[in-house]
Amino acid sequence: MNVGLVGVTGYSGSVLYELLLHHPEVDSVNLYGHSQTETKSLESVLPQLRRRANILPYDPADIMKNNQMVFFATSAGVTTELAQSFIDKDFPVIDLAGDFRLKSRDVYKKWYKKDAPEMKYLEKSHYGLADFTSSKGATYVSNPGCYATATILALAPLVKNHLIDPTSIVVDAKSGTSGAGKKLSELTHFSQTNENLQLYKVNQHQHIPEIVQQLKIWDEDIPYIQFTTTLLPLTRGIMASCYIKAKPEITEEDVRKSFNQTYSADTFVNATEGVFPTLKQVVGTNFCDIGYQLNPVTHQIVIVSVIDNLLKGAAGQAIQNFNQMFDYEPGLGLDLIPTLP
Ligand SMILES: NC(=O)C1=CN([C@@H]2O[C@H](COP(=O)(O)OP(=O)(O)OC[C@H]3O[C@@H](n4cnc5c(N)ncnc54)[C@H](OP(=O)(O)O)[C@@H]3O)[C@@H](O)[C@H]2O)C=CC1
Ligand SMILES: CC(=O)N[C@@H](CCC(=O)OP(=O)(O)O)C(=O)O
Repeated sequence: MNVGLVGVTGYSGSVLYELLLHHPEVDSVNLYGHSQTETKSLESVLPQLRRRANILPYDPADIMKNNQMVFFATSAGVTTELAQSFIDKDFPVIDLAGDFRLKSRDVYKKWYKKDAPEMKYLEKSHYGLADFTSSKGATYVSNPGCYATATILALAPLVKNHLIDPTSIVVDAKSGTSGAGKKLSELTHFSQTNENLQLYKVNQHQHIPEIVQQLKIWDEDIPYIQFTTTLLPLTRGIMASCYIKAKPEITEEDVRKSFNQTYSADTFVNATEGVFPTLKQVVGTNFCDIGYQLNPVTHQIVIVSVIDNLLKGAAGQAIQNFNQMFDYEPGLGLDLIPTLP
């Protein structure tokens, strides 16, 4: 099939382009930019890809005519406007941005400081948490956020099985700088990030409502989470360390069972008791590796999950959703090994 991609010049867009070029069901990837008139050669903006291709003018009618679906890997707020013509025609879209993830317009405005898409468009969006929902039959798939993916996958077994005190969830999440995209900022400036650790958006991170929205679907008693984000002096990778109070009667066996039942058949999520994962074992792949342990002294459960923010946290999960949407094998195009050594 032919697929369209808007945003190839961004970090997640370029990673997605590479995955699509190697996807066995994709015949051609057509690239689209901002301009409505100008065609640019890909080599002129991303010579390191060593590919002859053009970035075509942005024209929704042309995109729908020449492709069976389109991916948007554009900055926050862009698809709120650009997606409308596709949704009006029920043309399949997978959107990597946060615009359509939150079901409440007020909550979106509060956390993203932007106006949300109109309700009639928002209602068509399916939140594509690929390891728990299926995008089959959906026309607008909103791909989850990177921190949200790492955190929700870590918490899912305990929350779904009601094993924890719902007010006790504390998450200390850390990300490499590519999570911030390619634009320059003081926070991600080399001299500021290198050999440094910086907390940012404390209690204000836009993934807090996204995580709570999903956890509430599994346990409506979860009122909030305590969530902090730290910038790591690395390019890729997210580690989310979660600390939660187990309900008094919960045993190690209950915790183990919940993780085994949830993930034993999952292609991309691996959970192991007492073995805590490192970033390097997942960077370059679509895996989420999780380690967990109930501390018998404090009765706290510690869970650590790691992902590659640009793969499982963005382009890789988008391919999982693409495979579901078109009924392809779940792992198609995602046979990746970590960057070694
Ligand atoms: N980086 C990450 O780890 C993750 C990112 N995301 C989300 O994915 C999206 C892309 O992120 P990321 O790759 O980091 O961002 P980047 O800032 O690296 O890239 C943004 C891309 O969007 C394009 N763009 C911006 N405005 C428009 C427009 N009006 N029309 C067409 N194209 C436009 C840019 O084009 P140009 O180069 O011409 O400016 C660029 O290609 C964001 O919404 C982000 O929140 C989600 C999960 C993880
Ligand atoms: C390191 C870094 O800055 N990471 C970004 C990742 C969020 C992101 O990509 O968010 P949306 O998809 O929800 O817009 C952040 O913390 O905001």
